[in-house]
Amino acid sequence: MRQVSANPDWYNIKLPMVEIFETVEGEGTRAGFPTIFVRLFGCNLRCTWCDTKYSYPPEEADRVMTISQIVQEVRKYRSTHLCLTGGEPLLYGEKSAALIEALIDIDSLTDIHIETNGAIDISMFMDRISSPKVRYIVDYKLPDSGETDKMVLGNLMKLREQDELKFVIGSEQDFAEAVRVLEQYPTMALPLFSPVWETMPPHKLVQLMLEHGLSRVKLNMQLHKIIWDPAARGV
Ligand SMILES: Nc1nc2[nH]cc(C(=O)O)c2c(=O)[nH]1
Ligand code: SF4
Ligand SMILES: [Mg+2]
Repeated sequence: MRQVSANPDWYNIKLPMVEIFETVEGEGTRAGFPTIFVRLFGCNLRCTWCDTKYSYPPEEADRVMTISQIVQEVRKYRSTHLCLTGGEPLLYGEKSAALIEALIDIDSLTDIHIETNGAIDISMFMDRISSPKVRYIVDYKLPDSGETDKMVLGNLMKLREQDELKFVIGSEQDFAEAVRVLEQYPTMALPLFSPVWETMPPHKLVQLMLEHGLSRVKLNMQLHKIIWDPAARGV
């Protein structure tokens, strides 16, 4: 008798989770599109202005889920965009890659974008995962974050046209550093400048962009902080 094929390898891999929810994407080129968010627990950075401190210790993961359970949960929603975020969603190496592969297999999803913090080398993921559905949004942490020394500069030249390179800008010093990084490390990705909600009024960031003639850079406002309370979770 023929053996019934077993579950795929990734079926029982477990990951610590914060939340899975559906809302509109608040950032980047897909801002405004209905999007499913999968937020993993854990981060290797501690940015001063972090707005998701509930995604790493001393907070605890909401629950541990198998990739199979995550896929089941994602399938309940109708959005075709998915944002894999955290915390740091690539923190778990092979396990993170297996999750991405399982998400790629969901036919209804047309775009899977991964919000990664710039402190993880994305080479392994890029080499292993070739689906055109997958896009990387790499944060480049500037001095105000307190984590700029952890940036993996090699990531910048690996990014492709469909990827995004996000700079969260808290001060004029951060702005100057972002401009310097873009000059020194040419990238194919779309550069996004995002103001730190508390310390950089958006009009000031726009003024700086225009003064410096940054015609390739796109202003990135966090729509979800305008639509909902900036401290709200799951939106
Ligand atoms: N609406 C909405 N858009 C987002 N884009 C990136 C987010 C994140 O937390 O990574 C986020 C988020 O938390 N909410
Ligand atoms: S990388 Fe993201 S989740 Fe981690 S500390 Fe920085 S802002 Fe917070
Ligand atoms: Mg957020």
